[in-house]
Amino acid sequence: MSQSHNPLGDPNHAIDLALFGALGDLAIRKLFPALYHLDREGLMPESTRIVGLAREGHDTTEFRNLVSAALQKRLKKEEQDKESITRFLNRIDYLKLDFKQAEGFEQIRQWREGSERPMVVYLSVAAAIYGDICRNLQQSGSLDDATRVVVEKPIGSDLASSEEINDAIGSVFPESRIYRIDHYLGKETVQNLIALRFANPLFGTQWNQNHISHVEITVAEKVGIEGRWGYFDEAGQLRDMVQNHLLQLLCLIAMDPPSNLDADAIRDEKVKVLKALKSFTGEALGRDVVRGQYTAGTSDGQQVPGYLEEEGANTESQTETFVAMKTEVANWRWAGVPFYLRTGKRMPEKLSQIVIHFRQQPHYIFDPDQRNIAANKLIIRLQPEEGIALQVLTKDSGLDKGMRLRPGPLHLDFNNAFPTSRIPDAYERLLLEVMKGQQYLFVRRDEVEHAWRWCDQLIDGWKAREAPPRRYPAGSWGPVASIAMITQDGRSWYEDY
Ligand SMILES: NC(=O)C1=CN([C@@H]2O[C@H](COP(=O)(O)OP(=O)(O)OC[C@H]3O[C@@H](n4cnc5c(N)ncnc54)[C@H](OP(=O)(O)O)[C@@H]3O)[C@@H](O)[C@H]2O)C=CC1
Ligand SMILES: O=C1O[C@H](COP(=O)(O)O)[C@@H](O)[C@H](O)[C@H]1O
Repeated sequence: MSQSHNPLGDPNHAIDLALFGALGDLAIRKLFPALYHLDREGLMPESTRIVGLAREGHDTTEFRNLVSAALQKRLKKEEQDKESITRFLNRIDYLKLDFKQAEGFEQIRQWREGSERPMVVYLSVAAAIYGDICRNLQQSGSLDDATRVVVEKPIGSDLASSEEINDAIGSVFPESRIYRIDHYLGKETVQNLIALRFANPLFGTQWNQNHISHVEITVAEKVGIEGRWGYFDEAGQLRDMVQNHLLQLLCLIAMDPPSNLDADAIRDEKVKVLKALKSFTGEALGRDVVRGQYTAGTSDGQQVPGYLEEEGANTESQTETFVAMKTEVANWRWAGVPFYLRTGKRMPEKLSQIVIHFRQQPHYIFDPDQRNIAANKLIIRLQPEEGIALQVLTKDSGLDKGMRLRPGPLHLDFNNAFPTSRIPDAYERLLLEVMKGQQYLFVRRDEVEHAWRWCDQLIDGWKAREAPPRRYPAGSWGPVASIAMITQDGRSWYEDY
């Protein structure tokens, strides 16, 4: 992370942003609100311009009205001020384009005529058409040596398809100008993992198999598939969440300290972790991995349909909406330390958290009945209620308690600790880093490919076993087998905070 000395909002960070897929779900729900926030907070240089590209026939005024309506729907009342909204909308143009056809791409070159700002091309479309867009941009003469490209996940559906897509992007853009998004890397607490681990000697010395007994990573979602059957049923939870977000979290927890904060120093360390991940042999696949699919149940007290009853569903689908697994990073730092991962849709609550369980004292002198609570835990809450809690043991107070232990948190709640600062959405941070031309929060090609290699052996193993996903009712924490998987090691998923 070579820090720029320019203040944020520096005119040097002005860009021309070409947003492909500007009427899609991601653009409307996340990207335009994030761009608006950057503008409102004075982080978007005055000359920055945005062009939305999609195939519907709108003119710029109609498109601005659509964006305005989307902002009103998604922003909190206190975040909507007329002046900021007007300034933001005035930056936006719209061009109608079929991304797969070369004709029409010259409109982008014309839109930029006379501009000296670098162009950022944001591909908020399915990865299968990244190659077409890159080629058409090149052939139309819209690119120059400063153009950056931002691509969304998942890149492909396995190693082979991701290599093909990365080759297609790479034939037009060098790696130093490719920004592969994993939006979890833009979340405030995820970035805090780097600060927590490498700025605090207290943890630095303890961060290994001598002191840590096991690690849990939970990314639970309350929502189902949100009308995205077509995409999700092809992908499943392993490709949608584990291949990218969960493995990135695991890397940040498990990696060795980088020699500095430059993008490649961090990414080199993450790749070492991905290479060291144990693969699952036939027997381990059945024992250490649980696939699940939700059935009808309740969410927030309301009846909700099962996965196979979702709109557009194929009722035979065996796609997983839940995965839990026990894996290991096979190196000196982590040998013998299980990493328990779980992620699923239609869980009882939205909860992303990492729990580091430290080992017990080598010699225990307190009440034998309390032995199972006698260890420290570091709980890193990514969302909601971002914060970090270190669970320590103290003596229970009171004359009649003797030397009874009581676990309690030393708690840093970000909203309370830093009440004046709004916790920005991940996309705000990532878009800002793209504007500044900094890559440390983006994923390098070899990371994507090592992650796929590891997921592919799981997918192949599942195919060979032909075992259907285990059912779990919507609103539960997943199949019973995922609880059994951890309890048979004498442990349990941590659900308090
Ligand atoms: N939505 C989300 O929450 C997340 C999405 N992503 C990734 O972001 C990317 C975008 O996802 P999402 O917004 O959900 O997808 P959508 O399908 O909602 O949006 C894609 C947009 O691109 C347009 N488009 C597709 N093909 C063409 C074409 N040939 N010519 C012109 N326009 C075209 C679509 O238009 P039309 O409607 O006319 O087809 C639509 O406006 C994907 O890579 C996805 O994996 C990643 C994380 C989360
Ligand atoms: O990438 C994705 O992430 C979202 C969950 O993101 P979060 O920031 O809300 O935790 C998930 O719903 C979606 O299926 C997936 O594509």
